[in-house]
Amino acid sequence: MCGILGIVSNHDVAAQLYDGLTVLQHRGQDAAGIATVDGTKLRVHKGNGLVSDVFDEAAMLTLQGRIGIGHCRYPTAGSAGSDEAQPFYVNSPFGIALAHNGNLINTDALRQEVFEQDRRNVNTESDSEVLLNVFAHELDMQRGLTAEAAFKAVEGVHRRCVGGYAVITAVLGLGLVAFRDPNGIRPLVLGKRVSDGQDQYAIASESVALDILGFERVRDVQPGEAIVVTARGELHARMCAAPRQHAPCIFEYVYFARPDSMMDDISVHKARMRMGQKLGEKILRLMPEHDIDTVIPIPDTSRDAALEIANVLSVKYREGFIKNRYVGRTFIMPGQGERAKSVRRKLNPIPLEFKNRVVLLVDDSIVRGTTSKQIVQMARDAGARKVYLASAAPPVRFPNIYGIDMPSVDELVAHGRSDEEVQTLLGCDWLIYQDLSDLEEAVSGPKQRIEHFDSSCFNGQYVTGIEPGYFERIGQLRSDEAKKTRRAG
Ligand SMILES: O=P(O)(O)OC[C@H]1O[C@H](OP(=O)(O)OP(=O)(O)O)[C@H](O)[C@@H]1O
Ligand SMILES: NC(=O)CC[C@H](N)C(=O)O
Ligand SMILES: [Mg+2]
Repeated sequence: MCGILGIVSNHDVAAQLYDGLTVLQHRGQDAAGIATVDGTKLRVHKGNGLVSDVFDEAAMLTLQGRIGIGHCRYPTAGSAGSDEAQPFYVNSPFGIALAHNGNLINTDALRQEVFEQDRRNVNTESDSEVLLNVFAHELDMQRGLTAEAAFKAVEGVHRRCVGGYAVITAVLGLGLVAFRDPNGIRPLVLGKRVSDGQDQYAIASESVALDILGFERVRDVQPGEAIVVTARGELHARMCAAPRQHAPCIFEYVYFARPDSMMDDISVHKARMRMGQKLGEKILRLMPEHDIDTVIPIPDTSRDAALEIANVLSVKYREGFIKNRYVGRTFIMPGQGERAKSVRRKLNPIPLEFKNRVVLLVDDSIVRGTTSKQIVQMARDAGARKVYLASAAPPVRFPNIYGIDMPSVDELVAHGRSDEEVQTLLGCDWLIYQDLSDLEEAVSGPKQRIEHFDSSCFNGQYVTGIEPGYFERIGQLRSDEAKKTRRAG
């Protein structure tokens, strides 16, 4: 789940892109990059690591220009190598840099098509580089370099690409071109500010990036829509695909997004509070005479939900685990060894909050079970009398293929297991999951404007359809085992 950001301004944008990327860092910790348009040159700097590792003063000084895009990466395709850091660049036509959040599911077929029909070379295993070449070819097929030409090119991308994609490109001689997949699986939001009497625009994965840069959130980019912001700051927008079911990824609200972001006009913070409300009510239904002394969140992401559960149950909410703020998110780390080690380094209990108590630990989701297994044991070691575990999301039983790297079902703790079996495996005294209908209601909220979600990792339904054999192929390519072998080789 990468973070992407694009800005058109009347001053140099690199410093703002840097600041914006630091608040999108939770979406990708493996690599970061910025590309700026400096007259007739595209300046690019990217590499592996956090935003603060990748850019030093010298690098920032090279990134001149009033138009630019940025990316922070959590790999879902290809390798984690620095050659697959983004933005990607092609020199023809015009010079284009691209930042992509999401995952294409027809990359193999497209790669062949791009090579054989479009006669373009793709140099890495990244799906995003394939996407860039499709866009470049489609733009090359148009006359001139106008917003109209860009819209036609995006139509071509939508015809050919399948999967989840939110994309921002910088096109030399035109400006920014951004677009969102026809199902709106991945998020993209538009912001505006007026400076020196001139309109300036930013487009980002999450509204939090707009907030800190002083842009007003105007609206979400619509599924299938493309936005062009010219170098002069003129905004053009057009639907570039026939309407399809809008199905935003529900996992954004469960885990990925920051709570202070608005996505598809829904507050992530409020969605998480409603998840807690619903789960609290379910706990009361199943265990009206519960013996829970304390509700304890597993920081960070579960806090909003945990607090609401405590309110519904009328029991104390306590921060029983302290998070080391210098350790990143464990779920998006690339290997299982690193993830497992990081949980203990990241979270440490305050024993007096556990001693002789019946505790309800709350997490936003249980995916591989890496976190919860260790946390349950830590709670026991800290003296808890009983350890219950609640997940604000339903069991994750199916792969995610649209931009979250969980393609291999064997790695999912709930795959092929009943809730009782998972409970035994995690070692807790009681395990309770949110129901999917409750989760979907919690996210769409009182307005209920979003009627469908991509909830595929919970229900196995894939809004784009799937080619036969896809899961087997992708499972082999992207399992932890396969990644380890690739790294060793
Ligand atoms: O079952 P698992 O495979 O362990 O995955 C789920 C856990 O991973 C995430 O936390 P993470 O540490 O990534 O980030 P957070 O600090 O935002 O909660 C998520 O919030 C769960 O705690
Ligand atoms: N998480 C993402 O959005 C990943 C983007 C792209 N598929 C990559 O692997 O670089
Ligand atoms: Mg967590």
